[in-house]
Amino acid sequence: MIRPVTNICCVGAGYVGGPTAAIMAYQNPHLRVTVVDNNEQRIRRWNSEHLPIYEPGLGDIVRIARDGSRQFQFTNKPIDQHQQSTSLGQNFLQHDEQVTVPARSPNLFFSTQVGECIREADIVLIAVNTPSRTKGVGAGSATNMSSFNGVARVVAQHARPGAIIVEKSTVPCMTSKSVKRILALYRPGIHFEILSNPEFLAAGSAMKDLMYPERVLIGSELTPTGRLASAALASVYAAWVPPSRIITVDIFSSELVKLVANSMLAQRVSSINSVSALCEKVGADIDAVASILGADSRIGDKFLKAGIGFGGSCFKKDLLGMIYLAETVHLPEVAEYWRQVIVMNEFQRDRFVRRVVACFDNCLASLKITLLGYAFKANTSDTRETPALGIIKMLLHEDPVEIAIFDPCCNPEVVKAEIKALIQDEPALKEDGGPIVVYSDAYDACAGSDAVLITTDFDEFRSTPKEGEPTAESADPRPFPPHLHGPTETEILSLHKYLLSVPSSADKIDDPLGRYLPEPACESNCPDCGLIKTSGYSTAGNTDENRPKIPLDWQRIVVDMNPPKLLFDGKGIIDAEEMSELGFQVERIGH
Ligand SMILES: NC(=O)c1ccc[n+]([C@@H]2O[C@H](COP(=O)([O-])OP(=O)(O)OC[C@H]3O[C@@H](n4cnc5c(N)ncnc54)[C@H](O)[C@@H]3O)[C@@H](O)[C@H]2O)c1
Ligand SMILES: O=c1ccn([C@@H]2O[C@H](COP(=O)(O)OP(=O)(O)O[C@H]3O[C@H](CO)[C@@H](O)[C@H](O)[C@H]3O)[C@@H](O)[C@H]2O)c(=O)[nH]1
Repeated sequence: MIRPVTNICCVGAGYVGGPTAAIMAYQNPHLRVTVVDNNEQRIRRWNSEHLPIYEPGLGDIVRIARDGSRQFQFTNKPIDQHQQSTSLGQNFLQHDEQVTVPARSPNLFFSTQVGECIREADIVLIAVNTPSRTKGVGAGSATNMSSFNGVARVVAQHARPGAIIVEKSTVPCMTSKSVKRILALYRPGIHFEILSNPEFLAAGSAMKDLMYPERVLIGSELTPTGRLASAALASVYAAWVPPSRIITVDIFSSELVKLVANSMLAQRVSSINSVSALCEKVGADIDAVASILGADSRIGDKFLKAGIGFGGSCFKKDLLGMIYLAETVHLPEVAEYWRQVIVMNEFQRDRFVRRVVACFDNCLASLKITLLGYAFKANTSDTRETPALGIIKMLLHEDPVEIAIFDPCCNPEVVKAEIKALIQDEPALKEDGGPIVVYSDAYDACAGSDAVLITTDFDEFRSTPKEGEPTAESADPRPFPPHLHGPTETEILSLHKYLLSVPSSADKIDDPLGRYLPEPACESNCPDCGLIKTSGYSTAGNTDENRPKIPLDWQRIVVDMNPPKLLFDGKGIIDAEEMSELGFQVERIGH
């Protein structure tokens, strides 16, 4: 029997578990949502003002769902109309234009009490890490399921009969079969429904992806109880996702499609990167080629940006998961096909470094090379599988006198610790006798440099501001249509975002609607407060998302560089002509 959903437990408080649970709680104030993790430090951070990960918009959601909110009022009239009516000296506001939103209680909790919270849940989401195996059977390609299976065993021991168990992590196809086996082993005779509900959010846009998903996928057994379980999970999403975007399917298809989606996205990046190599040989222009390709609606214009190759925690491991699956079901040609996507990715990154080295007649000795960007993509401090690290490793072999790194989002201390942990076969950091210096200022990082390499597509590095697509924030979302229960949480959030972007509400800084309650206070010896005091950064990086993104002053950079003042754009974000006029020798991928 499937119970009505009142309590959700999400195991894994990482990049997926934290934001997903936060949105579920935010959009369903009547549900109790608890995120559990065995990493005490992570949970302490989620319960404080120092969130462990940086995602634009995450703080706004956590503050309401975790801390609750005050009752507040707003005028259901766009600012222009409101201003017009008051400037005419008349108050045109009608009674029904004043909207009162009642206070809400906290319904998002973070805890280390894994078993206890699982026991109370109607739905248990498993959102733990599933990296590639580094040893044992399938090392190098199979998925390391130790965390996932470990949690499945804990769930099996504690879940209440009838609880719905959801694979939120990206898992190999047919994992639901082994979860079933684990459940049967620990709780023989008790029926649990297992669902697959893969996550498609991308780093840097996670909150937008979760708020406005293109699709929510739910895989279940196609039995009556399987369908009931699927409907129960769908009811949680239905609080904010239109029904047409909630897709239900059989469970193996759902598990497989997540791997295929990432593999196909990665394949597109490798395809355009292979074309960029051709462009460089024949003298064609990759930007023109990509834009013409993108104008064909059958091809589409997304994911056609050539660069230094894809990074991030998902693409490579999910491709490897596809490859391993194909090998285990004896389809070596299929495995080889997908393996080429990874081969091309590595070729592209290596090619980039070789071209830098060639610009200096194959000798970097006595030179200073600067990398702008360490995170694997813009708007994140996530550095997992970042292409920058592979570039640094290759540059180390060329013995430059300094490899300088600057990233506008990552905490320099965290970058240093990571480099120390990941590069062990030779001295890397300056303090260990190596050439790497991590800076907290872009101009210091570039001063006296012979070559500046753009390795992450941060807006701050663009020579001309990115053409803004109209965002949800750029227009006043009011008036909201009348709803029986007042404005929806999505509407309130869009108003909050809009008001943040309006200069007149700047005095209210992060809370233009006046709905926030105080955040939990830190202990006097809070290590994260200490880190901010000493370095200006939190562990999750430069997390003040409302800080203005000040574009780099490239003129200031060029005067402080050594000839040939090489600027190598690895992400296709600068205007080459403009930069050449400033005095840079410009090199670009695909040109
Ligand atoms: N990061 C992304 O952008 C993204 C997007 C879509 C899907 N995914 C998938 O989601 C899953 C989670 O990824 P992530 O990036 O959130 O990982 P993560 O490493 O950020 O978080 C995983 C969390 O699980 C916790 N954990 C591990 N074992 C545990 C256990 N036995 N008990 C309790 N907690 C445990 C860890 O402490 C960690 O906090 C992966 O399968 C990944 O492939 C990730
Ligand atoms: O045209 C492009 C697009 C992307 N990239 C690179 O590809 C990588 C991945 O980018 P992106 O997909 O935007 O970020 P991820 O956070 O890795 O998100 C992917 O991986 C997640 C984890 O599974 C999925 O949920 C998302 O749907 C999927 O987009 C980054 O290094 C990008 O710089 C390019 O080089 N060119």
